[in-house]
Amino acid sequence: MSDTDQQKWDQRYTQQVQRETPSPAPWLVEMLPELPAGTALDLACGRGGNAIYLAGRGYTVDAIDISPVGLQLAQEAALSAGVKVNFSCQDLLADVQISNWHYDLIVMYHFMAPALLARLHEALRPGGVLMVEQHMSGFPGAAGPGSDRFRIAPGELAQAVCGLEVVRVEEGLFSRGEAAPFALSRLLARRAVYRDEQNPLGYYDRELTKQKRDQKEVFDFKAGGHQSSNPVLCDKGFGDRHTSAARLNYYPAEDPVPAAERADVSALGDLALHHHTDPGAITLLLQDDHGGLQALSKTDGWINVPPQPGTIVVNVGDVLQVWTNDRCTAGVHRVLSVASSRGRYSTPFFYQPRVDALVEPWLAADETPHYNSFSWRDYIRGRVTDNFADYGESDIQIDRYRIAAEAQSYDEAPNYKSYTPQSGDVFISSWAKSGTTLLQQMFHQLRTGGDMDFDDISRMTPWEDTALMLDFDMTVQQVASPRGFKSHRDYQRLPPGMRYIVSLRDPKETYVSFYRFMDGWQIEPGAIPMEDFLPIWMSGGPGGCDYVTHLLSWYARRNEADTLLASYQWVVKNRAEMIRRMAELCGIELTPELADLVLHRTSREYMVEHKDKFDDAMVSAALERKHGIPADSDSSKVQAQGSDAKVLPDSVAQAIDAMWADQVAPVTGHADFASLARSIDERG
Ligand SMILES: O=C(O)CCC(=O)C(=O)O
Ligand SMILES: [Fe+2]
Repeated sequence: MSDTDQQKWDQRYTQQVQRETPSPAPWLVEMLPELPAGTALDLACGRGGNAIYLAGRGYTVDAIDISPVGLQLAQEAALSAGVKVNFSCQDLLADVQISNWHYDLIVMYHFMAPALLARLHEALRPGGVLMVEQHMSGFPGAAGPGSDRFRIAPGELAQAVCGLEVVRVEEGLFSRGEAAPFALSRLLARRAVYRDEQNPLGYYDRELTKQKRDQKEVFDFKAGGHQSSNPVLCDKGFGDRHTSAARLNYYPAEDPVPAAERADVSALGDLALHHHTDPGAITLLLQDDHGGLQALSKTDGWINVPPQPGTIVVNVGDVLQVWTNDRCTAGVHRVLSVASSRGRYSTPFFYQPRVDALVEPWLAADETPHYNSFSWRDYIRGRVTDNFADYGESDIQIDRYRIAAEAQSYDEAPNYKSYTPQSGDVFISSWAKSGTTLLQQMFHQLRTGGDMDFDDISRMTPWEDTALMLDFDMTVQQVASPRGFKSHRDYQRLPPGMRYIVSLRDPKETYVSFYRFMDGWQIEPGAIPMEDFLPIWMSGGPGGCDYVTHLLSWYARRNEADTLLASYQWVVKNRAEMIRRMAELCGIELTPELADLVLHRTSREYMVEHKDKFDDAMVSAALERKHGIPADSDSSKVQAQGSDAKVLPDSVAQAIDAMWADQVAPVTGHADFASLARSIDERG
């Protein structure tokens, strides 16, 4: 610059003999209702039209320009308009200090300063807005500066701002009644409202639940005060001073944290939202049609809570558990990671006490309290700070206040350790009732050369999605390598870069098989008729997902070298070939003796003979221990009865056909499972 810039502008202002009040930019006037109130900064304010206008609308305004003459005129105009603007003379093209700038609104009109523009996000408060208008190139004959040096190219403005969310861009010719229209590029961009320890409401994309980073973005805001005429509830806090909050959850299919920032944050966890209970009294939850919400059932492990139009999910939270002295138990829930590119949305409303509420059980006359009283402020503060940082200990949980060491659910799983990936790990990840057990046995026999010294095949090839319930250490050293794990998950929810073995089965057969498996075991015999089993089938068992999500995720990987995919039917008929392919995938040398041994030990007869080892013995024992479900009921994976799809009720068969036609056929081009299976199995 700059003396020359200054001289240029001084001269221009001196020569102008404009005496009328400088006017605000039309776009500023038009957009004002949508702009945040508070403090404003007008950069390169000139004769102060925008600054004076904003001051007249209640803003506290600072305005900067390089020209003392312009500022003098602006000051006079402000005086005659009866408003106060804090004008200052600075060269904005020099290295301006902006570290102490905190504005709700920054406007910058017709001033080219790319370096400053890229830094302005730092000068905005969370939620603050930047409004920029510049002359645009590419429209010869447009009014305004003759040289393109003072014009920005179309599309460039949105690129020039950093760290802000672009809310609106308008580009084109704008007429102000002059002979020639102006070519303008306009932009509104907002600084995200970030949550932090001091300000726990607002936007956040790096929340840690259970010390793992969730695959979601949240936006929390405080619910307004509300009146309740119920004196008890008012006293408990649901008056004006409640801390209830609404939350907007967005679960993208991708990591929500921008790639450039990931080095500084915890690694992404394997779930959209890890298991937790809500801390408050109750939660009212709206979800979109995506699905993925799961609740921990005392008897069935993780069950799906599928979205149903027009319904609200109600969660019991920790506070209600304490108030009712355990008559109501807070619901443990989680959200599976999201496969669809449009993501998933949900909106919980957390109904929470007054900030200074003392939380304690409400007792009947002869009742003893299960909890010590505690302050809601401390409890919620603990939960909130826990969401920002991994303190290396379990998230603050209500059991901390429990009086007796009453055995309570999953939090008392002292041995449980979650799976940690190691390169070379093998996942056997068929959908429920689609051949997982057979493949586990095949794999284990191959890698050990015939070890049968185990009580449960899933102790040898452990299953993360039951490990918490079983109090199982997933990191425990396995008897042979490679390490192998069971799962029913889709590919997206397994760690990448591993090896995967998946058998696919006709959905109708899985339905019948799944039903027979549960009926008489976790479900009392006949308690749920086969036609009502659809929601349970849809859950795909612990850690599972719906059939289609699983099928499509693995079908998409049919040509990947790290994935061994076959139909269950083909595996059963071609065990020798499957053993060969599995050995190859796992890097196991297959001698003829080993091939024979594994063939023998994966035969139906052999597995029926050793059926106790393939019977979910660990899950049975845990269910009996915790919930009194008799362990000796028949859960056998090696079922005596077949899984004849013909016994399916018509309504279920139709529902499955419709699902295939709607969701699978359009993606795969296969009209039915048989055709899809042939295409996979014939590839050899
Ligand atoms: O997204 C959901 O369905 C559940 C959200 C939830 O549990 C939470 O935000 O606490
Ligand atoms: Fe929740």
